[in-house]
Amino acid sequence: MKITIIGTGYVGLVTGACLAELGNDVFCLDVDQKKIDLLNNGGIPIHEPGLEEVVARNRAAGRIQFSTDVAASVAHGEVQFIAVGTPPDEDGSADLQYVLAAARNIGKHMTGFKVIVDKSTVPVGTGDRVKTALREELAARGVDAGFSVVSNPEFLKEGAAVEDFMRPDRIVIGHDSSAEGLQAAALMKKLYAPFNRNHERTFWMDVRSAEFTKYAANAMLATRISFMNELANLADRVGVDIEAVRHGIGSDPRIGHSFLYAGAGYGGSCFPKDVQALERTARQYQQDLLILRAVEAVNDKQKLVLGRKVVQRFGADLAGKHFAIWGLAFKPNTDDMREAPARVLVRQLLDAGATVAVYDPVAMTEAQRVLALDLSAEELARVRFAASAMDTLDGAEALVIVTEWKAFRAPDFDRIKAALKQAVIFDGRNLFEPEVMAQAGFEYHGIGRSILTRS
Ligand SMILES: NC(=O)c1ccc[n+]([C@@H]2O[C@H](COP(=O)([O-])OP(=O)(O)OC[C@H]3O[C@@H](n4cnc5c(N)ncnc54)[C@H](O)[C@@H]3O)[C@@H](O)[C@H]2O)c1
Ligand SMILES: O=c1ccn([C@@H]2O[C@H](COP(=O)(O)OP(=O)(O)O[C@H]3O[C@H](CO)[C@@H](O)[C@H](O)[C@H]3O)[C@@H](O)[C@H]2O)c(=O)[nH]1
Repeated sequence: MKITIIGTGYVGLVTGACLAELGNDVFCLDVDQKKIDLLNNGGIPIHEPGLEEVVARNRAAGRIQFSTDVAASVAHGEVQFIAVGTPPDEDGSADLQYVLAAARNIGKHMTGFKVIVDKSTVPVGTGDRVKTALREELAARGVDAGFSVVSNPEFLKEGAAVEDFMRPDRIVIGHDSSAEGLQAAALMKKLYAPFNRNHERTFWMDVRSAEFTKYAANAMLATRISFMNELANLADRVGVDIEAVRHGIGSDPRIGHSFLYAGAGYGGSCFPKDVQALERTARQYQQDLLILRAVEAVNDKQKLVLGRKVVQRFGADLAGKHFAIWGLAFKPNTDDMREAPARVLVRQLLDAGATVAVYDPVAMTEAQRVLALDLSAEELARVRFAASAMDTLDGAEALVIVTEWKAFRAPDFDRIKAALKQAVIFDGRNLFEPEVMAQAGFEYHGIGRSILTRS
């Protein structure tokens, strides 16, 4: 099938590459000339396991092309995926300017039937706005071409995007019941057939319900995390091990084990913005989503917990004190630092007067870019970008772990102890067992595990 993907970011590039891998003829459009040049020269703008190989294989086979040529992109695909960003507007609602610009571009150039697929995460009612934008552009040109707008939200996780796309646990498709809507549904069925031959994992619904399903999924996951983080903070006070509790409740199949990890707070480009956007949607309909407001507030507080633990241990004035930080990306296997808890921790420690040495296995370049935006020149001068995890440690009072990279899970504890000024570890992801750490001679501070730290 001939497919156009508008927006060549995390979602667009992964969608395009994976659909090409299945034999489709894919045209990827972006407004960012640098990104397109990089892709055309064999580069990949993001760190995503397995993606480079899939893109290279399909470029070589001529099944995927990258361009900024809007007219050619519209002419190419009978299916046009919109996968552009929907960042938070000033009031937290989703900014739809890129989605609507993409829709208008399609309307400006299309001459025959097209299926327009909203893959971006968009609020309820966006399908109608996309339809209106298309109709207006067609009317302005006096062109009578049929189309249908479908909602097909994406559920991939960064760091496992190719795997998630290739083995989806569900495919949600929202369409209407007009003749064009049914024609669009038939095309989507054909396109997704290789992922689930009997369509057992495809959920068909109306467009608005599909749009809402995406926000409901992210809001539910974010709620679980904030719930566990709040309980972990209580566990710290009442002498309970949150890890034992996690196992204890996760074994109930109604609860399940996933997404119950207390930690340094959730970050990334999705949960924070999508929780906010759903709250704003509710407000537009005069409803106050109390739970989601709490989920957001708990997460904002949780990002401060690691820094607070450091201050409690070393005092409010950290001038002259140095700390090692492992993990900067918002989660492992990505270089994405959008809303990363590490940014909050760095700010807290610098505000208290400390100096820091930071390391991440893949996000160092992104960290330099992002921290240069977050910090003043004086503050940035107190950050050392280390060459390795071990390189952060010399002269540090303590090690603070923010992201659970595999490479941090079995470090050389003797070397760590020898390099640190004091054998103190703050573990924002509960990577280690407190008893083992105590035996190894460390003062260990996890999240929600103080009973074990004290004993
Ligand atoms: N990142 C994720 O893990 C993820 C997962 C599921 C859903 N989503 C959703 O998917 C959407 C895209 O997210 P992303 O992380 O891929 O964003 P991104 O910022 O990585 O990429 C968006 C791309 O769209 C391009 N673009 C903007 N306007 C354009 C236009 N008019 N024409 C062509 N290209 C244009 C930008 O230059 C950019 O390259 C968002 O709505 C997001 O919420 C993201
Ligand atoms: O038990 C957990 C699980 C995750 N996290 C944190 O939650 C954030 C988000 O993690 P994850 O969901 O794995 O990454 P994303 O790539 O942001 O993916 C989410 O957001 C995407 C964009 O909408 C969706 O497509 C995915 O289904 C959804 O999981 C990260 O900071 C994690 O550290 C926790 O603190 N505890």
